[in-house]
Amino acid sequence: MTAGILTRGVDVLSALRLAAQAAASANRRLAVGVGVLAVVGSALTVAVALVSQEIVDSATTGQAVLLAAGLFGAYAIATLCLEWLNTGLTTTLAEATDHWLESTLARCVLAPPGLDHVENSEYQNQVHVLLNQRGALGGTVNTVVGATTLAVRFVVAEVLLARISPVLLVFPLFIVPTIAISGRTQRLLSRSLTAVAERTRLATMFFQTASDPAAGRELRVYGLGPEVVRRHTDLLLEVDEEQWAARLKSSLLEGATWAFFAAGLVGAIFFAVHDGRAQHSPAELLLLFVLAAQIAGQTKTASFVVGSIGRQTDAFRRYRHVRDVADRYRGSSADAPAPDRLEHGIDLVDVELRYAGASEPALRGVSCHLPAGATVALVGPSGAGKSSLVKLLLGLYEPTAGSVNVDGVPLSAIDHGRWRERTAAAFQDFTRFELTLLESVGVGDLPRSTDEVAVAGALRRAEAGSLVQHWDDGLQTRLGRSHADGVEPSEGQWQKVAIARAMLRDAPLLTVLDEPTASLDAESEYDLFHAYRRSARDRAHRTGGITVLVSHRFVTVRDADLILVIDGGRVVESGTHDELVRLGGRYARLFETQAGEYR
Ligand SMILES: Nc1ncnc2c1ncn2[C@@H]1O[C@H](COP(=O)(O)OP(=O)(O)OP(=O)(O)O)[C@@H](O)[C@H]1O
Repeated sequence: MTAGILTRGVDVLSALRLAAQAAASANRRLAVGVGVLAVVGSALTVAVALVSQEIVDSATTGQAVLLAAGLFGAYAIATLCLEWLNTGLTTTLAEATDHWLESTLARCVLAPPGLDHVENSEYQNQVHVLLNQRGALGGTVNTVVGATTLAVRFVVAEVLLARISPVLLVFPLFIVPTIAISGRTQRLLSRSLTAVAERTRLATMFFQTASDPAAGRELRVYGLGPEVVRRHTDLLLEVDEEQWAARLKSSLLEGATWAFFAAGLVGAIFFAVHDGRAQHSPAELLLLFVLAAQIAGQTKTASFVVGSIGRQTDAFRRYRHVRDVADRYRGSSADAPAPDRLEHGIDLVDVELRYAGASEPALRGVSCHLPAGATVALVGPSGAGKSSLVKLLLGLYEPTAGSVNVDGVPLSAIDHGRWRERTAAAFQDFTRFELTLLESVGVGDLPRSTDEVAVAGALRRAEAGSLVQHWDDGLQTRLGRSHADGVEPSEGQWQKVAIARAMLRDAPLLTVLDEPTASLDAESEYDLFHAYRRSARDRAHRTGGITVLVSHRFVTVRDADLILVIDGGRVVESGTHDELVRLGGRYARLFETQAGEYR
């Protein structure tokens, strides 16, 4: 129990420290301004409290009524101005902090070189909840300022009450359960938020599907609109029901503590007023009721503040988790340079890859040699493990057993950034970067993203040079509907832009084309692969770079220097086309069947 309270205390403190760091990083001057205002606000509260009883006394005895009225007026104006300024500054700072945290979050998600964290649904749940809690993260600044001012006001009110009657010092005791329960109910709500995260994420996916133009076609063709809406609604109803139960429990708990507080407050006032040993002046009695009302209000605010701190601590805990995943990578000791040119090639030694939570490995016992300068084809049926092998070669995953060696050096020892600079890839589910044509290809080699000559060369190598003439604005054409004056490329045009991106680097050691042409017919895919092979030969000559072509069609990659047939997560055959045909095994049979289909 004590350990639990201590842990929560440490959590709250570290959340507050993170919030302060975030606010200072987002806008240091504004953060200082907000801090100064909080101090001034508190000082004003203390000042007015110190003179309040004297002012009330003067007013009730008829002395210095004008002075009293003047002081109250000045206090009211100063408080209003301060409140107005405070609201403006804290809101601006909260927004700046919120934006800073969002950028930091994006940096953290992108920091690890691998994909295992983003393909992990537990991690995705954390990020999803965190994104919905963005406001809470930024709002921590307001909470801290509010809590500080509140604490000062509360202490001042207590001191004044004690001067009227020491009995009133018991007030804080009645407040403790109210405050304590706020933290507890907050944890209850946070647990229910985590429990429903998977379902809210699914509901968001259904909503995005409903508004996605590509999905829109199938939704309409199959008349799936109502079904998508039904599933989306059902999920949200389930979420609401589960959260409603948590909210009801919280409200009942809070209601009980409020009843306790109200009874305590009334009891304490009753004893103070009927304390036979003391005679209270009308000013004291007036002050007593004013302060008691203030304390009731402050307690309400305090329980809200504690609830906010609970929400924010919860959000910061998730934020820390995401940051820790990024930091784990930053602590990586992989610092070997990537070779200037490949002399020997890439070796996979008894490699296994098992995805987190998967019962079976996607790859097992894979040992093969990809010679420097070669064009290597990976073929095999759907789900065979081709893309998984490519992810290992690109360093997007680390093998769960065995190793991938680049010219004899384990890939895991090579600095990730340096390996990235020497790799390029186009995937079947390529990204549509809605930029200019120049940039959309240029991001394939960021330092040359605006180099028109280099980009035009990459487009030519991707057999996509005609795209420049196709649109009036040439390389400056804006691609995609995000731009009011943008053009919408066809599927095939987007595909060629993605392939050109993979062709931009000058001296890649590894270029992967993982079925980016899958939507083409087999012969067109063959023609393209044939053309890419020619430009691959030129790069291979300069750097010993390897080009990996992935396809589930055996006929399109027959020219490759080496063909690896993958099935069930293993390399089941390997060799050149002629060797594999002579072998008369699986490749030979499937090649014959597929060639017959395309004849
Ligand atoms: N991120 C992942 N998490 C869990 N399992 C995965 C993941 N990615 C792939 N798999 C599983 O690993 C196996 C191999 O998948 P992979 O994508 O490598 O096959 P593939 O040969 O490229 O298939 P295709 O030709 O259909 O693209 C499949 O059983 C797949 O379900």
